[in-house]
Amino acid sequence: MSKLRMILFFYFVDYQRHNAEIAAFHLDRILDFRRVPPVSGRLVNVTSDILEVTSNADLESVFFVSPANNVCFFAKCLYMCKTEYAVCGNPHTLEGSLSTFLPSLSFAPRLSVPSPWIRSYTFTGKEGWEVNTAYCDSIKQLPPYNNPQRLLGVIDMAVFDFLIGNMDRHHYEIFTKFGDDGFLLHLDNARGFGQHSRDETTILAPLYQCCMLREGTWQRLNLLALPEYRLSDVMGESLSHDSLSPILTEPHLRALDRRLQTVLMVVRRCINVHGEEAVIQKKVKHILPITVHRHTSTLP
Ligand SMILES: Nc1ncnc2c1ncn2[C@@H]1O[C@H](COP(=O)(O)OP(=O)(O)OP(=O)(O)O)[C@@H](O)[C@H]1O
Ligand SMILES: [Mn+2]
Repeated sequence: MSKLRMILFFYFVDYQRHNAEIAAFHLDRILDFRRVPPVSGRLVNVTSDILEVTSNADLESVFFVSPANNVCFFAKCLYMCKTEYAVCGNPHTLEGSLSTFLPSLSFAPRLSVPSPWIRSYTFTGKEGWEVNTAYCDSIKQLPPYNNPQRLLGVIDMAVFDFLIGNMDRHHYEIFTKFGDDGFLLHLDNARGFGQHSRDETTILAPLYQCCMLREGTWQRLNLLALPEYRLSDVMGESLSHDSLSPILTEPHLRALDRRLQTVLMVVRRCINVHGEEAVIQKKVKHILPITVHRHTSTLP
């Protein structure tokens, strides 16, 4: 397969996988990020659970019966949404993932922010991070990334995406309620867990270009590299509780251990160059303003 085909495969044709959404939720929790709303596997009857109960004409209109007599439906969107990409029951049942729906945008507003390490989605263009080795220095000057917490959130997300092999993190979302200190939501993980034999190290660009990592993340990653807490074992155990288990094949589980070693190696290299102080970022404690009560005492 040529390079071009590879890129084409990853960005435009790669299917979205329900098991990737499930596995990503479990991994995010094991990494102690807790930034993916809970996801679980479900066997859905597309006819009785969706078609027969919906009152939405748009949704009804995308259902059809395939030549093999399976009930299918496709999505309506600006691109990539055609009957060729339909999903079909067998003839009615279909495996899917169910994600906890976040509170409405009017109740809990959130922003969609383009990733500073977005990939070029054209064949001619190159993004800043791909050509400029000092890219992180310029990002650090710009709001909101001049707040280190925001940048550290982007770096955590890069570690997460590298482990699942997700090259499609074009945007991330953030609740506005928490201001600049808000956490990044890890939504839309369906393009993870594609090829277990391929490690796309450029997904780690925010980590190796900025050479910073939260101390908590560093500790957790080291813990999951110990034989008694091996990431693949903890993941396998966690995923075994899903009703669609098994969710990941053995090679995908083993790929997690291998990629974890790569992350640790990248951080160690940063530490060798810049020193631990500069790389491993300690949690900033919010110092509460202390009110000093002055007692006017009458001196003898
Ligand atoms: N658990 C959730 N609760 C509420 N809204 C969600 C949830 N997950 C995703 N969304 C919203 O649904 C929209 C589409 O989700 P998602 O990005 O997963 O789909 P997509 O088909 O991959 O879209 P895109 O092509 O833009 O990447 C997003 O705007 C996102 O904010
Ligand atoms: Mn997407």
